[in-house]
Amino acid sequence: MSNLELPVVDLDAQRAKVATDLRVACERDGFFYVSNHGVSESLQTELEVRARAFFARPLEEKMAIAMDRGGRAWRGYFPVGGELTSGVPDSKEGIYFGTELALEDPRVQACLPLHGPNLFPAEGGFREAVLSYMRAMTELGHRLMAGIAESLGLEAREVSASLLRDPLTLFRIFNYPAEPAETPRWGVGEHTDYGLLTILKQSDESGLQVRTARGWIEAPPLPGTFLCNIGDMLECMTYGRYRSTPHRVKNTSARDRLSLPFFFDPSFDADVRPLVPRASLEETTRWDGRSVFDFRGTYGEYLLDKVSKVFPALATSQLRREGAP
Ligand SMILES: O=C(O)CCC(=O)C(=O)O
Ligand SMILES: [Fe+2]
Repeated sequence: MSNLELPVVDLDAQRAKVATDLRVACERDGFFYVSNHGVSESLQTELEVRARAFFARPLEEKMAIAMDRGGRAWRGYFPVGGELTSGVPDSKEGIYFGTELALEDPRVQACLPLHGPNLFPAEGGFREAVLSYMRAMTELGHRLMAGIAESLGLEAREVSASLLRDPLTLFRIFNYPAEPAETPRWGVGEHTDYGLLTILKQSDESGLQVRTARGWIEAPPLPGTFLCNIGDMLECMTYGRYRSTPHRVKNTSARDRLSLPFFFDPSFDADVRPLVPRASLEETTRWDGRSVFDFRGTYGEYLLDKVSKVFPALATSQLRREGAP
């Protein structure tokens, strides 16, 4: 494996250059860094400091906001081993956040899964930091998708109208405990992301690995940037021109590794379909043996199917639409 094989896209460059750089990056590995993204460094540091303090607390305290208290909004804390990204327990703990919706919101009243209020750590300031970060990242998500639309020769308006009327935004903070290199466990097993774009902040500890046509490479943190990758819905929307790239995590550093992925996804009710002609690329077998082109339906349907597999115990009890919010 070698370092820094992935490109950096400067978002302050001329619009046409940004679009070209995005196209090259998306066609090649589907993973790229972005610089000059405009998201406050001090806000990122604040979140990291607060998150490290939260994860250092005793388990009983963290379980005060456990996911099974979040109901079908799918929010809150899960302990190490609580998530099964690729069928086996991940060696990580984390907190799930999403768009903050009041119980009176019509979507919450309609018992829509994954919609509702967050469960924030009690410590003052956590809530405000998470919500400001999500606002900044949502803006960045729209900006990147406008560049990606241009990179495909599409109007940004067309992509917005089709997929981004009310983007589903999910934000997670993960802590991967330091583990010996020889451990057979993965922080996260090999998988692809489900939505459009994932925009990731990592702490100083490396651990993320990306499967490229040239083999597995590392995607270490690069100061002042975020790491972006393509999700299944962008692959579907581009008819395979841009592919969702498999990746996995193993923290082999001596310190706990924090990662803060922000998922910028289609609207829950978006009918996801290709917006460009079929790519000439041969369709290759994906890591999970499925093709995203087989899927037709709303993004919400796709996501719920995936989520029920990574949290099987919660899925049966909480993903039903019936009942009070
Ligand atoms: O922790 C990371 O660096 C990546 C996490 C990840 O792949 C995911 O949450 O989908
Ligand atoms: Fe991922």
